[in-house]
Amino acid sequence: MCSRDCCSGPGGSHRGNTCTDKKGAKSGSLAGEKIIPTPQSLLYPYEVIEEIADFITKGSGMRPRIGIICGSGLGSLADMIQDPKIFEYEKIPNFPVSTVEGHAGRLVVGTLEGATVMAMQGRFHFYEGYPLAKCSMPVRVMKLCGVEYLFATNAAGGINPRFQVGDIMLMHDHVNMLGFAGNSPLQGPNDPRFGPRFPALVNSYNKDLINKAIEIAKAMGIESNIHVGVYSCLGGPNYETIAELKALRMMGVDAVGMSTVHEVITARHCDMKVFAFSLITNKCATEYSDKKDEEANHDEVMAVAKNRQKACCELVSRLIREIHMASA
Ligand SMILES: O=P(O)(O)O[C@H]1O[C@H](CO)[C@@H](O)[C@H]1O
Ligand code: HPA
Repeated sequence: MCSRDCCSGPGGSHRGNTCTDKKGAKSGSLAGEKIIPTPQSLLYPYEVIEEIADFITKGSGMRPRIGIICGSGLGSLADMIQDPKIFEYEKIPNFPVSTVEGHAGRLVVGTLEGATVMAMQGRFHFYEGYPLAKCSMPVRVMKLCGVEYLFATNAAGGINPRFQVGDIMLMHDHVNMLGFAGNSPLQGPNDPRFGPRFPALVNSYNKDLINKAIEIAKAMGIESNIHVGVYSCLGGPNYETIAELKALRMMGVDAVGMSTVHEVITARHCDMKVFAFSLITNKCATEYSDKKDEEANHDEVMAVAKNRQKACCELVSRLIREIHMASA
């Protein structure tokens, strides 16, 4: 495994003086001390994304319209897909592999409520060692497959004291902490075939879809478990300190996680409509305490996601049905 920027993390390796990714593509040299960094946006040029998209559309015989990214423990969203064509990440050319528990590592293409969809059952996180451009590369693959709508889901810690474990927060905005630190999936030369050099991110989260989701939640009788709020992505993999959580709360953040924001940035850059929600899997303590049960842990995150998967699945499938009916 390569831990350096030259071959972009897990899956890459060094053979002799040469740095090689898992498909054998040479992407840098270890000769002498000179390592030329690859700007993030050049890791996956348009043509490579196009090749991956062709592999998916030809292999599935479909051009999906809606893309779904399953959050930790929310892989069952992809299990709803009918007549699924399944692509293991390892078998997709130039695709990274999933390394986190609760992220199966496969792309599922098929239909859901009549709409053509593709779902990532397993996403890529920055803390796995992948640069952000690689984490969100599949969003561009979705775009070139024909996807117009991105549904991004995640497990998150609730910072807003009104949030309870098991609640769902519809994202209407985000605070990009990795961006504050100068990291972006769009870093490096811009390819205008994807989108503009300086994309605007106000109104990134589609208001119509948020309103429809609220109506659906009412019809499901779960409106008291639904909130609209602000998500923030930190780099992880450690959970946050109390001081960090206090600071995030003061900044207006309602829920915190380690994903989604770079995917949304990539989706908005290529003009996809975005719907995203956080399943609140734990309440974040914002006061100092010795209580062990107030510490976040991934087992709890997974257990809560499993418990609430039915509600999440229903919300997603009903919303997809509305999108499909509106365009039928
Ligand atoms: O954001 P998703 O992938 O749902 O996962 C969340 O859960 C993990 C921590 O328990 C982190 O990866 C965090 O980002
Ligand atoms: N913090 C960061 N990421 C998370 C959390 C959390 O409390 N819960 C689930 N993912």
